[in-house]
This record gives sequence, C-alpha cells and structure tokens, in this order.
Amino acid sequence: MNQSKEQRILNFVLQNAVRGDPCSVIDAIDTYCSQKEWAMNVGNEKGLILDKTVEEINPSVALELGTYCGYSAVRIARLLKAGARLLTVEFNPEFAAIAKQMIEFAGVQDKVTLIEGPSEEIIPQLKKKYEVDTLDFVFVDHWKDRYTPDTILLQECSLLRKGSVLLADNIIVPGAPEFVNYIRNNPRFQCTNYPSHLEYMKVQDAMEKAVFLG
Ligand SMILES: O=c1[nH]cnc2c(O)c(F)c(-c3ccc(F)cc3)cc12
Ligand SMILES: [Mg+2]
Repeated sequence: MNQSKEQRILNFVLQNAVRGDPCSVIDAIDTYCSQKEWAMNVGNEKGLILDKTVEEINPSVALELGTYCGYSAVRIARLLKAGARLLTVEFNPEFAAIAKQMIEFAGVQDKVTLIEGPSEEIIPQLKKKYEVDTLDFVFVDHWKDRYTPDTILLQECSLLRKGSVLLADNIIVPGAPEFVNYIRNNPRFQCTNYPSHLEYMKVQDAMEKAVFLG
C-alpha cells in the first residue's frame, strides 16, 4: 500500500537523525520538508518564536492542540525543565501513530502525553482524567475553526489562570480571522502579534500570543 507523506517524513528522520537527540529530529524534519515534500510542521522560523515563548514561560504544564507528526511536541518538550510535562492532542489516528514514534525516537516520551481524539472532548477531561490543575502554556495549532470554541472551552473548564499564555499558529495562512477578532476584543486577554512566514515558504504568516488576565 502506498506510504503516506507523514510516514515518509518519519522514515527520513529514522534514517537521518540521531535517536535521543531532539534537535537532530527537528533538523531532519525541516530538511525533508523544505527540500522534498512540504508539510504543515510549524517549521524553524515560527519554531524560534515558539521556542522563545516556551523559554520565557518555562511552563510546568503545557498543552498542544494539533500534534500532527510531533515536530512542535519535540520542539516544546526539549525545552521543558525536569518534571514538567506536555499534553498534546491529535484528532487524526494516522498522524497520532506517526507522532508517537517521532516523540519516542527523539527521546522526549517521558515528558509528553499524546492524547488521540477531538479537542472538544479531551479538554473537558484534562482536570480529572489527566490530573491537570491549570495550564501554563497552550500552543494552538490544530484547525482554524476550533481556535475560538476551544479557547472558550479552556476558560469554561477553568484550565486558564492569571498569566496563562496561548500561542496560536497560522493567523494569516490558512488564517483564523474569527479567532483574531475574538481574542483581540476580549478584555481578559492581552495580545501580541508576531509576523513571520508560512513554514518552508516565502509566504507571509503570523503567530498570535494571548496572555490570560484572569
Ligand atoms: O490545518 C492546519 N493545522 C495546523 N497548522 C497548519 C499549518 O501550519 C499550515 F501551514 C496549514 C496550511 C495548509 C495548506 C496550505 F496551503 C497552507 C497552510 C494548515 C495547518
Ligand atoms: Mg500550523
């Protein structure tokens, strides 16, 4: 049966990166996706904005919505302090299976809990089933139509505290105009826009940071 693009990305990592070395996994994915096949990893330019945000917050508990192949899960987990953890949610079973192998090969599996399912079902389970109190950091990178409803759901489930930081990808491409309108006009969030480029392309994109004010 024909291999998927995501399987080809994983194979390239297994053959070209170093087991247990997250940076080599990140570099291998970026090499493959810039030279061979484009894929929707956050990439290295926006990835540096993600890195700086994670380092600034130094989160104990982080949530990622949209795992895909695990590129940003590895990016985030490699920066987490001892005992800190990342919960990452992926709806697509094929993507989740690839991401699991990617996370394990990178050697960050002890910091990462990969949860397969729709975000609207997983978010309400985080407190009781996944023993989350509140989230220090949320990387929003799943599907533009879920950005606003899931941000509202996080608040309804009391998962945000004063100072919790959301970082959303793809503000320009594919774009999340309804989310931008919601979050920038919501007095409970302090927003900052970070212009950048679409992964592996010379196309304008941006990330939006939103700090919950409590
Ligand atoms: O669906 C997505 N979820 C999360 N991140 C994405 C992304 O970073 C993209 F670039 C894109 C994208 C896909 C096709 C294009 F032509 C442009 C952007 C999509 C997603
Ligand atoms: Mg994205």
